[in-house]
Amino acid sequence: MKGIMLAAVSRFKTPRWFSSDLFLRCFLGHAAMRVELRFLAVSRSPGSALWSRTAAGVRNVSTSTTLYDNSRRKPKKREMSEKKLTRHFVDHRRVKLVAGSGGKGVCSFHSEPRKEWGGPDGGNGGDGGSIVIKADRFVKSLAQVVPVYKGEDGHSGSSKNCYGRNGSPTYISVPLGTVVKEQGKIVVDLAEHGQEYLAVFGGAGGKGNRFFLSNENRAPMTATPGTPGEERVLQLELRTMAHAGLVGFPNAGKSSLLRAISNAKPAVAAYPFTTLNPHVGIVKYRDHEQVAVADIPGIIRGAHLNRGLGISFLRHIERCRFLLFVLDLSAPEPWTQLQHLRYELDQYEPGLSQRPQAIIANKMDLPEAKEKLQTLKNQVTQRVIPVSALTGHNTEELILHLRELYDGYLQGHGSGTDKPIRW
Ligand SMILES: Nc1nc2c(ncn2[C@@H]2O[C@H](COP(=O)(O)OP(=O)(O)OP(=O)(O)O)[C@@H](O)[C@H]2O)c(=O)[nH]1
Ligand SMILES: [Mg+2]
Repeated sequence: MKGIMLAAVSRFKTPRWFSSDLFLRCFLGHAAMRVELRFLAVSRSPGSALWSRTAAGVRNVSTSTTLYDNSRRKPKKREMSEKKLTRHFVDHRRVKLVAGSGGKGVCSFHSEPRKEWGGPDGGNGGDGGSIVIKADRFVKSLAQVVPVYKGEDGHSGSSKNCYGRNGSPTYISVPLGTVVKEQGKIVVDLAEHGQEYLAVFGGAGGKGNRFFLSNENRAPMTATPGTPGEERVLQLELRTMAHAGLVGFPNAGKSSLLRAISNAKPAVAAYPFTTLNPHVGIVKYRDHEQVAVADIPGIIRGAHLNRGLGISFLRHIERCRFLLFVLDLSAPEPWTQLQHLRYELDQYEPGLSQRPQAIIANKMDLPEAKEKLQTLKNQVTQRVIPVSALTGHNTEELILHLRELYDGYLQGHGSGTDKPIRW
């Protein structure tokens, strides 16, 4: 050991070793590189036991250079858990909007040497800033919307006929598919990128005394204050916009199915109400057409009476152009699930369950599923697509049928303005 250490020291002093170290430092481009001398010494003696370790590539050299860091693959962003997502995903907000007040008009008189009667020169105040709600496709939830917005006030006028500056408008960015309501009534539906709704007008600026100059009154002393801005309380509601919505009881396998047919990765677990927020996945076709499919949290009997996760998620279904009813074939009577789902949808909005639809019989890999499928087919008139989200069996038929529904929808409404967004 002593010999090895001595060898290391003697090697350390040789100019050849020194120059190679310099080269290494230059190559990595940073001075913060630590080379463990002792190991280097050992690895350099060919007879040592550690030689083979070095040759195998396990190098006890610790580096901390920017170059090295950049060359390493950055770790993938971790998926957000459903619980965290619920905290971040906000789909309704109540906001109070107060537009900016108008600036004050000013009372002043022109003052200049040898100009005794300069006359009134008080300028008007600027208008208050309005508040505009704007749809932005880069915004994904209403989480950043705060409860109260106050517009910028207009600036006061000043002497020499100077008008005050108008308050700048305040923009509230909301996701596409935000519905603005006032006292329960829909005011506007912001469905397109860049669509704006001027929610509250700013107050008008006050008048300066110059405004009141007339032949009857050559020296008006009147100047008015600006009017206060408009005030409104609005509800913002986000409705997921997708072409197809997966509707089913908890645990039916909706999230598993979305995972199987699209790029989305919603959480899957063997307990009800795993999904707490809608997830949207994209099904891509060879001709570059994309169909957005939304996984909607499970619905139970009495959802319209706010049971389970309540009606808050039924509104997301409202925005889907066609429905995919997912039935759990491990349930004793899967066809009753269909009746209950339809009933809940109709209770929320009459006729909602009549949208173009497909019935998906999930969990076909289970042994008793085949018999139940036959009974289900006898009970319903619509097409039933048997699949297994777990094994991926027959998902192609579902993907093809989805495209048929989508093409049918485009033929009917393609040119309309209510086209779902391209995700
Ligand atoms: N055997 C079998 N199990 C499945 C299949 N699809 C889903 N499952 C299982 O069913 C359970 C529920 O699946 P999820 O996809 O979370 O169901 P969900 O409908 O999204 O449930 P909620 O989010 O609670 O509404 C999980 O344990 C899945 O592994 C299938 O095709 N076959
Ligand atoms: Mg789920």
